[in-house]
Amino acid sequence: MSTPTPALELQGLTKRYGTFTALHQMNLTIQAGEIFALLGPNGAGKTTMIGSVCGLVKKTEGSIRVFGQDLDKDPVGPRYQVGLVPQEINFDPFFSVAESLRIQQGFYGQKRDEARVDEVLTALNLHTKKDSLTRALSGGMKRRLLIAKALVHKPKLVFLDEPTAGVDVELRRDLWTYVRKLASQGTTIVLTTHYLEEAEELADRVGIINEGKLLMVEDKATLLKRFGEKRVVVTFDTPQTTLSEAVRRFTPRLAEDGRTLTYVEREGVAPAGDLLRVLYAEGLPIADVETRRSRLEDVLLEVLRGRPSPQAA
Ligand SMILES: Nc1ncnc2c1ncn2[C@@H]1O[C@H](COP(=O)(O)OP(=O)(O)OP(=O)(O)O)[C@@H](O)[C@H]1O
Repeated sequence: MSTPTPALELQGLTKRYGTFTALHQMNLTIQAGEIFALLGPNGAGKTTMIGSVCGLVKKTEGSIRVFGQDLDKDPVGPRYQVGLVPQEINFDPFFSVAESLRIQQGFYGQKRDEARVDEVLTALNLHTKKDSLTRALSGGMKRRLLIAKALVHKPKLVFLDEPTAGVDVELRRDLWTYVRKLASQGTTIVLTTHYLEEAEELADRVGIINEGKLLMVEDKATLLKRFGEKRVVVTFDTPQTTLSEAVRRFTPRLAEDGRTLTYVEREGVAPAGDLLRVLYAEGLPIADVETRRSRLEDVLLEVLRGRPSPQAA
């Protein structure tokens, strides 16, 4: 059986600015139809990677294949299949919203497709502004148009670089819905975001990058399971001074004031329910039980701090 052609393959992708290495030997394969989130702190190299694929940054070394086509051999053709929502707003203020989308279709060598213009404007809740000049849009509306522009030529691979930075909750929700729809239709999405709930909501896989190096690529669910933890905090009605041998076996942490007991449930340790059963059986005066699961944000911080994988350890 033949394997499907990946949407994007980076091999040894490196970008140097003088002596500074912004991207170091990046290897990454993204399958068609995936939603991939690239996460990392400011200056990690995310935009440099995206710019290299989209032709805005000239790579120093390595290869880039878009749907199997090497950009060194054909720097133009494969890029017709790519859409980019850049971080910065960059359209001509003297065109109307619809005109700027039609121009974009032409720029990508497509016939005018008014139905598609209407579809993206509706999906991004911008239809009422179809004939407004772009300079008359609010900041959030400009960002909606930026997204519409990146999608109007029906790209098969879309880069969303911080698409919802500084926008309202409504656009965020509209965009998430639309991104899911596009992915379900086979569009590949590469997303960077500092808004980790966005990656948690949308991504199938997550890559973590820092100082130009890709530290980890993992299925989102696996990443949360491997690095994540559940923290259970039990509050007592009356302070406890000692714990029984049966409770201590779980190595929970009793607060100095004896009021709370904290248990961290990670992969490979007893479930918190086992500890709770022992506490109840011993008749301890439990007032409250609170649980908190790690989010992608916690995981990202752990990985950036260099915590080794529990499986690798
Ligand atoms: N034209 C340039 N000349 C020199 N250095 C640059 C240039 N463009 C980017 N860099 C540097 O390359 C590094 C990576 O930048 P990049 O924009 O890729 O980061 P990023 O991960 O997208 O960050 P952010 O989350 O802040 O957008 C940074 O240290 C940046 O200062």
